[in-house]
Amino acid sequence: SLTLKHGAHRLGKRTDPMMERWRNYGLGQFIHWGLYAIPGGHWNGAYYGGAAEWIRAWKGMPNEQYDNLYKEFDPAEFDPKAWAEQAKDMGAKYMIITTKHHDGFCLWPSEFTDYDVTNTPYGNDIIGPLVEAYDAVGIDVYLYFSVMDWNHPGYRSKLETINDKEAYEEFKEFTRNQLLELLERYPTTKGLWFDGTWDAAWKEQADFADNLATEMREMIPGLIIGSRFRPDDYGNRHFDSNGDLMGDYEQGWERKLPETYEETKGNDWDCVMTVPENQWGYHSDWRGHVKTSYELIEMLVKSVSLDGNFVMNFGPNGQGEIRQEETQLAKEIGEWMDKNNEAIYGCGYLDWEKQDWGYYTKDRQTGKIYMIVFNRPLNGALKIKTPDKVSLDKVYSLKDSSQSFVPEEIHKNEFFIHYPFSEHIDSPIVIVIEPSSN
Ligand SMILES: C[C@@H]1N[C@@H](C#Cc2ccccc2)[C@H](O)[C@@H]1O
Repeated sequence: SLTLKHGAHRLGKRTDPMMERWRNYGLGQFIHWGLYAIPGGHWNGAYYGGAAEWIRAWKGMPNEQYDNLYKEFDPAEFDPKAWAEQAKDMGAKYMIITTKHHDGFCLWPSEFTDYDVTNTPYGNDIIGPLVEAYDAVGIDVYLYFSVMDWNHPGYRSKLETINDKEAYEEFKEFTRNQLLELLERYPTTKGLWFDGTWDAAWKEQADFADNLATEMREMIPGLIIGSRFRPDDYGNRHFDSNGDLMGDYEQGWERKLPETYEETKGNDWDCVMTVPENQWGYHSDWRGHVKTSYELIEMLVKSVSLDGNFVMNFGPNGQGEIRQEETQLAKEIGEWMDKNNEAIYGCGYLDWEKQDWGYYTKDRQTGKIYMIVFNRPLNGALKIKTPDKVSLDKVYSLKDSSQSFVPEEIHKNEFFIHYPFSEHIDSPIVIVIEPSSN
């Protein structure tokens, strides 16, 4: 293997309490909010078909007009407590908020730029009240930060000239200043979710990024930083040039999910997911497929069954309102979580053979196993294949523990659970198995 100065500094999972807490979240909420919510995917009467938070990059949006949107930022309906309550009711255990997206607009009062909320009609800090409101309901807050910053004069996507290099040094200092400022202002934050680190210029900053990560972890011991922040000595992110994970968990699952445990390489990971195909910021006209709560619950369950967390995105509008579609989804997901979160929180991967009816999760502390059934077999027979020396002594419905099932052994270590699907069920059912080793 290569000798790397700035590769992975740890092999295997972090085992400290803050990471254990992260690993057991199950469900998170992403919030993309910023100036892009004002145009909401339209400009000068034209529809923008790209991701709403990237509208500045669209030829239909003159940069200067976008950069002046801050003069209209005045979200009269912004209600951080209501957002936090809604997330609580949905069952989210952590929330990731965009402090600064690629456009460089800061939702907090930054000493290091004028391009922030203080210079808008609204005038007040957004991040602080959100951190306070979410902390108050027991939802951990993580700060999304885009290294790529289209507003800063020193930002470069690549370093070609001496001038580029000089300008980028100022940009690096600015980036460090803003990150330390965020941790200083919001010391209860549990981690940082970095984005916009794919540029060639950033990939040359292995030493700077490594030192900055160390400095941030010294400011908040236990701080959780994913694999999307640092480049290694050769510019590789997520996995270093020896194939080892950099950072505390893998951040590669953006709008996609692993199919198998092998794909996760046994690492911690999160999947961040949009409700439409590809809209993070508010777009007033969602087109194409919009995911149902059933689909989002399946993605959540699939993530937990493969030892990951699932983070559903919300894109509040320019007035600071959560849109009706997201409110409805939060309600439906919350109703399912109210009844079934025992199969999610503190649960993870079970190494039993995957079956067509759905997913297994396993409670990491109690060892209880959960069968989360999405695809009902027409004959009601749910197949289970157990490893050798594992028998199924106690099997019952999570909804009603008095509804128990006697597994029918059809082969060695192979059983049917006959579930009475006669009653109309419109949401995934959960069966609990308390296995014993004989
Ligand atoms: C978490 C998500 N990452 C951001 C992106 C992106 C992107 C999309 C296409 C090509 C390069 C980068 C999205 O704007 C959103 O913030």
